[in-house]
Amino acid sequence: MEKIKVQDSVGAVLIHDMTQIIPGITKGPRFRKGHVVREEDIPVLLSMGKEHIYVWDQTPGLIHENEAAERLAKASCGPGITLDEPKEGKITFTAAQDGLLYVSEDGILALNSLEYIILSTLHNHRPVKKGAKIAGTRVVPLMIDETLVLEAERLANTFSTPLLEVRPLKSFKVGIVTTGSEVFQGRIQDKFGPVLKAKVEGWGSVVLGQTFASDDISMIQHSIRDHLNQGADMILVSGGMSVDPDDVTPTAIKEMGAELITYGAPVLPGAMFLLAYMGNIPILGLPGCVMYSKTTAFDLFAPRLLAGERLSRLDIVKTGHGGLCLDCPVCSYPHCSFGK
Ligand SMILES: Nc1nc2c(c(=O)[nH]1)N[C@H]1C(S)=C(S)[C@@H](COP(=O)(O)OP(=O)(O)OC[C@H]3O[C@@H](n4cnc5c(N)ncnc54)[C@H](O)[C@@H]3O)O[C@H]1N2
Ligand code: MOO
Repeated sequence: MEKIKVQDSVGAVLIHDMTQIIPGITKGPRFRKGHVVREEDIPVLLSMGKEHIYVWDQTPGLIHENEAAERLAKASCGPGITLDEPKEGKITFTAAQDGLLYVSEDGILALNSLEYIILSTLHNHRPVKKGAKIAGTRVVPLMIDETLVLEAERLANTFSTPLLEVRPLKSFKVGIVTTGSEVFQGRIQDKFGPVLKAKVEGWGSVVLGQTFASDDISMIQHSIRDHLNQGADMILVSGGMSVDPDDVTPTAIKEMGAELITYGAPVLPGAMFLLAYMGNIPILGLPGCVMYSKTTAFDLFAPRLLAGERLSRLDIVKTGHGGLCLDCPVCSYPHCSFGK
């Protein structure tokens, strides 16, 4: 690349977007790549601190920042994502649909470990709405050695899943079993059902039905079997999850032959969360806090099941880092550290 003085640049073609920042007013490309410099642009360029501009001079082996960003974006982008045009050398990734963001943490690390490659994302498993910004990519220099981009493309291909993907939540038929003799016998009104129904429907699934069981192992098991027979894709069992002698929900689930993945999750609130499977059907044991707190372990794990994941114990225990809810007066989840 050759540089020429701005005062001598009338008629020259800009080879990159030129950013103007006026604090509190604007930040963006004042002149776009391809713009032909006019006489009246000279004072503006000088006011932006430009005394020289580059003149296009293709050096073999180097590629332009826009092409590099386009190639990096394509290499790391999976389903459910749209890519915008390069702007100031950067490409933004946007969710093409509502869903859950999946990020390959190893993949992001591998690409960013290459010199000059930038791939910046939101956290893994974050719920996103269509149109949400989820990632951005660019390279640092204006012209970059193509071998670096080739290496990034090769690395991205070595992962079994795309580096970034937005998976839609499937619509499940959900059976609810509400335990507790105080509710079963009508001593208190059920407050769990409405909370679970609102969450399930908010995720685009439907409640197949809600049944009530006393703190009785065989009654709880019978209710779970009823939902399974009716074709439930997921079963939620509320209450009876902690340490009292009447808390028999975990025992009921374990003793009916379900494969227990975990009783306990390093998430507060929600430490008494249970996950088991009857075949492919997840059964979730939900402690009382799920009824009381706005966001709990339930909000971290249920969407992942709805996105099609079969969760392992490792998936559950990994959530300890970031598993502490700050219990803010106004909950702003997912715009916080919970579950990240
Ligand atoms: N000493 C300890 N105390 C507690 C522990 C513990 O480990 N040691 N765990 C705490 C955690 S964590 C949770 S969460 C809560 C609740 O656990 P449970 O799931 O066993 O909840 P229950 O005992 O069944 O009920 C608690 C409370 O909520 C009322 N409830 C339950 N279901 C309904 C419903 N469907 N509608 C309305 N209200 C309901 C119930 O009557 C109790 O008042 O335990 C901590 N304590
Ligand atoms: O830890 Mo409990 O299961 O928070 O509320």
